[in-house]
Amino acid sequence: MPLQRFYLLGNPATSAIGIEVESNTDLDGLKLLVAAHFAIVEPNGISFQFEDADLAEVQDILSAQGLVAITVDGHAVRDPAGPKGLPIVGNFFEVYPDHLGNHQRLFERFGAVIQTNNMGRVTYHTNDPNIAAIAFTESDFFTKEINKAHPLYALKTPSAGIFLGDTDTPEWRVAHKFLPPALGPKAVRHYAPTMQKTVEDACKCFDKLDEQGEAWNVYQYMLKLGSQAVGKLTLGLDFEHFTSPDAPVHAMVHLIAEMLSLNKKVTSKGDWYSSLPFGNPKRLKDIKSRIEGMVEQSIQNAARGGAEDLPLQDAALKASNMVDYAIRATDNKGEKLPKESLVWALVVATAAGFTTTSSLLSWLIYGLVTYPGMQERLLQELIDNDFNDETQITADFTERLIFQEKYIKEMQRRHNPSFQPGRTAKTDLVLPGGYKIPKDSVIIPAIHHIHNNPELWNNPYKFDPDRWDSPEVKNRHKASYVPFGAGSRMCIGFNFALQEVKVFLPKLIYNYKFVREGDGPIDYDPMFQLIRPNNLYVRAHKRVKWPPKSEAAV
Ligand code: HEM
Repeated sequence: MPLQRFYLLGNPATSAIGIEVESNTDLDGLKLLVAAHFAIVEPNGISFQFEDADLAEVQDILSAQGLVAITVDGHAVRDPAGPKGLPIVGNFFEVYPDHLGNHQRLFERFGAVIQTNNMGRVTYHTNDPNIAAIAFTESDFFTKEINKAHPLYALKTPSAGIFLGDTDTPEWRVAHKFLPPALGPKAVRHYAPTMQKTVEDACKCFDKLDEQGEAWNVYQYMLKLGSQAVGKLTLGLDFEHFTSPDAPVHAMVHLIAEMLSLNKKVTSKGDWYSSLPFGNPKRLKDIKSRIEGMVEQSIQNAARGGAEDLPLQDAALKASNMVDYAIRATDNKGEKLPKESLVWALVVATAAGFTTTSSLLSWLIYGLVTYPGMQERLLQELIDNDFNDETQITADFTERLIFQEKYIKEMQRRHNPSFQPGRTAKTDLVLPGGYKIPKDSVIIPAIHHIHNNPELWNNPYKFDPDRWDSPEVKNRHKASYVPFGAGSRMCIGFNFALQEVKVFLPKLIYNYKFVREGDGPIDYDPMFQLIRPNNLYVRAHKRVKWPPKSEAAV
């Protein structure tokens, strides 16, 4: 069998290795073989060179009298570039406080994969959908493994399985078997009436605020609204957020929000910081144990009801909330979600559920008061579909709201709450473009920067729901729009989230005309795990008049 020596152009020639090639191997076969030896993720991008000449025939490659160089997508392999950085802090001050704007600047300067060092923690980010899709796929190259370089490291909770645990664990497998059925499209449909009741209660408070002529902070009230719905439907808890306009935010919600904020603070400062036995790292640990105690209490309360066990899918359709589901659902072997997983899986579902939806709801209101014509078009669509105070909002009804659908999609493109899902390299590997990523390093498909990448989206900074009708958007790369992540670790709550906003929005839009209070720039908190508008205030004026049906709908 002929033996040829190859090396990656860009690496020293001394790194060359000999590969035996069967004599009948064709060019594609040779690329596959070479890709396997050098952990090149996409074999199609491989080309061969000898003494600066390109070789396209297997025979020429095998008969070259010396080392054959490999290029990837026409490039020598290279470390992803990034700013030089300062001693100790690295790029911290170049990334924060505006990590969205600054990462954008770094992508424009350094290309599709960038490298930053924040106080000793090296992270790779990409705004390329092809590379994002590779990272999101659980494979021989990448997995979700929350190691020290991962943005969720300070929150890692193996027993949760989902979100805060590694993929390659029994805990993830069991939680991933039990929880998704409770959040599937059919299951969440039966939550619609509770969602509607929640927003109706909230409207009573918005009415009072309007009567008092008061403006309100959008995120604070959307936090109350999002968590009220999620608390009911995951833990069976009534947080009593709308008993009056100034009802306090429940302690559980405060603690979860603080946990996420502390996590971002702790993980953005390097490994040494997270192991400090005082200050923020200590408070983070204390908060986690208080939350655990509260959820255990809800589980005990739900278990007192003593309802029958049911197979997964039936339980999903009958359970009154996710605690009720999780303690009743049995798999085909009659087994249940183990106790050790139950508490943290539910904490995670609750936290993941309300922090994200409350941010999205806030951006949806931001859009109403910022982008001209949106409120009017959304309201007109409701009128044209005979919406009124009595309408029971079902999935069948929301499916008819085509413009609302595009409005939500465009909002998740332009202002998605989640921005940094991380995936860990299982080996030293070479990505498309020739980017070298070392084993155990973390790459982040940077959702905001993929969604606002001018190479993928025409005029990306323009908020334009109608772009979703255009052929470019319809035929886009599958990973150019990933508000809920992708692959086996993508969001399991996306049906719930989308249904929730689709039930809430019609009620809010039909009842109120939203007007912004103040006109300064909108800030987001760079030290929070999610992107949310912090300082957005609105007045919600109760509507007393509605437009007539449009001619096309009559
Ligand atoms: C606008 C709303 C939401 C957004 C933008 C969002 C976004 C995401 C993203 C990007 C991930 C992937 C994280 C990763 O790759 O590491 C994720 C995972 C997850 N989400 Fe959501 N999410 C939302 C709502 C919800 C809701 C309502 C729930 C539950 C009720 C939920 C539960 C989860 C869980 C449990 C995971 C982890 C899945 C796993 O580890 O396998 N999410 N979400």
